[in-house]
Amino acid sequence: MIRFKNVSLKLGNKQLLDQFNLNISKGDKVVFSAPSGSGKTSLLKLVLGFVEADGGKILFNKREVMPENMRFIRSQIGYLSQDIDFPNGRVSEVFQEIFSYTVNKNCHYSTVRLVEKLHEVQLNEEILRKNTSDISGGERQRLGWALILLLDRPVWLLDEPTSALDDKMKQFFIDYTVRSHKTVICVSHDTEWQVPPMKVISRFCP
Ligand SMILES: Nc1ncnc2c1ncn2[C@@H]1O[C@H](COP(=O)(O)OP(=O)(O)OP(=O)(O)O)[C@@H](O)[C@H]1O
Repeated sequence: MIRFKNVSLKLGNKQLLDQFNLNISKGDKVVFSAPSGSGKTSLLKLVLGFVEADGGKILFNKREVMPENMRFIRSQIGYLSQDIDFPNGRVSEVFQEIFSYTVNKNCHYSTVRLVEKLHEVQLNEEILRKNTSDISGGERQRLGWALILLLDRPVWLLDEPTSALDDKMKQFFIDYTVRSHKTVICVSHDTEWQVPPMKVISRFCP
């Protein structure tokens, strides 16, 4: 489903990847736990087309990651970034807007479904009236989870998705993810993610 084929990447003067190979099949779950600065976030950004490789190929469902395929590829991915950056505005309006995009039209979004998900991630619906700039880091992360649960896309790219959560919430999302049918690449230093069926990758360079 996602294939890195001899991928090389240099950022600044740092060679992060040198002929890197990895094959992720449908339903596979991978956790990148390599040291800080080794290129974990950059690997996710390569799949999303936010960063361009210096060599090699990245294939997503047999389509190469390149500008003409990005619309399709991104429509298949639920991305939870390290610093979830919601547009400015009331939470209810921001969600309304996200689900008005054509790409999300088949999500059957409604406020009732949003409130259900908010309860699932232990957020009170009062958050809907808050401005996205006024919510805490933990609330932001849980809102990010609510969003990718509602989007229900087949592939999840999760960048430190539990860094701002308490132990109980962290375990809830880990259990949810490992039991899901999603194809998952998770970047996390939390060792709790290193449980079957998550495949742990702790280095990218030989
Ligand atoms: N646009 C850029 N230009 C130059 N260097 C960059 C750029 N983006 C990232 N880097 C550098 O590339 C290296 C890898 O960054 P990346 O964020 O992928 O690492 P990481 O493994 O996810 O780190 P962490 O665990 O600390 O989040 C870092 O040294 C970073 O400073």
